[in-house]
Amino acid sequence: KGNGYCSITLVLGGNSVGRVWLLRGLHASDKEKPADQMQLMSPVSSLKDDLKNKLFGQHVASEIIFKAVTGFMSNKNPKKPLALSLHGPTGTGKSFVSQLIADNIYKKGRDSQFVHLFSATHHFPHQDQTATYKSQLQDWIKGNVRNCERSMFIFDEMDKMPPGVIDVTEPFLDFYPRLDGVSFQKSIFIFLSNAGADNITQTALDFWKKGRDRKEIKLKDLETSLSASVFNGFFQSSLIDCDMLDAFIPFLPLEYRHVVQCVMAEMKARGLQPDKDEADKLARDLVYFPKPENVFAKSGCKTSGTFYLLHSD
Ligand SMILES: Nc1ncnc2c1ncn2[C@@H]1O[C@H](COP(=O)(O)OP(=O)(O)OP(=O)(O)O)[C@@H](O)[C@H]1O
Repeated sequence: KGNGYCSITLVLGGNSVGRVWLLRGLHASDKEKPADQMQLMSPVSSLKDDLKNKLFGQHVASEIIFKAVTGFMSNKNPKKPLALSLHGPTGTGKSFVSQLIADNIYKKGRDSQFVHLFSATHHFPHQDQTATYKSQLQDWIKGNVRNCERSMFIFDEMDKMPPGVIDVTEPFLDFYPRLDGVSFQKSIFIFLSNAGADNITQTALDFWKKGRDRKEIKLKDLETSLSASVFNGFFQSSLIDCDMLDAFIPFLPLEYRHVVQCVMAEMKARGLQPDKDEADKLARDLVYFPKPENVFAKSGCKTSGTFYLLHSD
């Protein structure tokens, strides 16, 4: 206190990496007030463009995310924070889209000090320290939102979180949440997990087998897959019972052509001329399933960037 840091240091014992990381969001900048870091205009058109041009093969997720985020951001006085739960196979763009959302809300985008990434296995590795973790997490969220009410929290690997820990977020996600004088109505909470991946993949495969265009897949086709994963132990959390999450968003498994798009995008991002032949070569090196059809990339686009780097080295 008094030097720009909140006094949360005391409650964060143990893992020093986690401690430094958790504190990152608690530093109140000397130069910029939180409000100065927000985009002045609403993210409507730029988010739409980013979802259309940068996120491949996820038409269902794109549509829900666009509506949810722009609706929330254009509301000057939302009744509750935005809470989104993103589900699907590995490497299909869940973390990536969270970053795109941040890029369209904060001036410093994903690097803003008000965007907080949290990884369950990294920060809460011991399943038997639930009580400590609960208290740390609650204080951490409160401290960050006290610093900036438009804070954004991204919780990765939700399915690996020690049971019950995430329930501490419940009071923050409610309608008109206010704790210890801090209001949480304008914050965004994004939960990422692989829960439901198998069911979502099965639905996408059924469409493929029937020769139907992937774009015909609608949210309602995936709802059964999602609810099975959500209610059969997803988070094992009271967030579900209490209806605190605003949307469950399915991510589809990616096909060969999407991997090629990812590699081309990666080349462009690195200031290189996108090379289709090279991208094809890299995409062909990945593993596809199920056999023998080889429809979906086993790790989505996750390794395409690394492959490219290895190659260019
Ligand atoms: N649908 C997509 N469109 C564009 N790029 C993608 C897509 N999916 C993945 N990528 C690329 O692959 C990288 C890894 O994907 P990302 O980390 O978002 O996967 P994830 O779904 O969060 O996986 P996990 O469940 O393993 O955490 C991204 O940074 C991005 O470069």
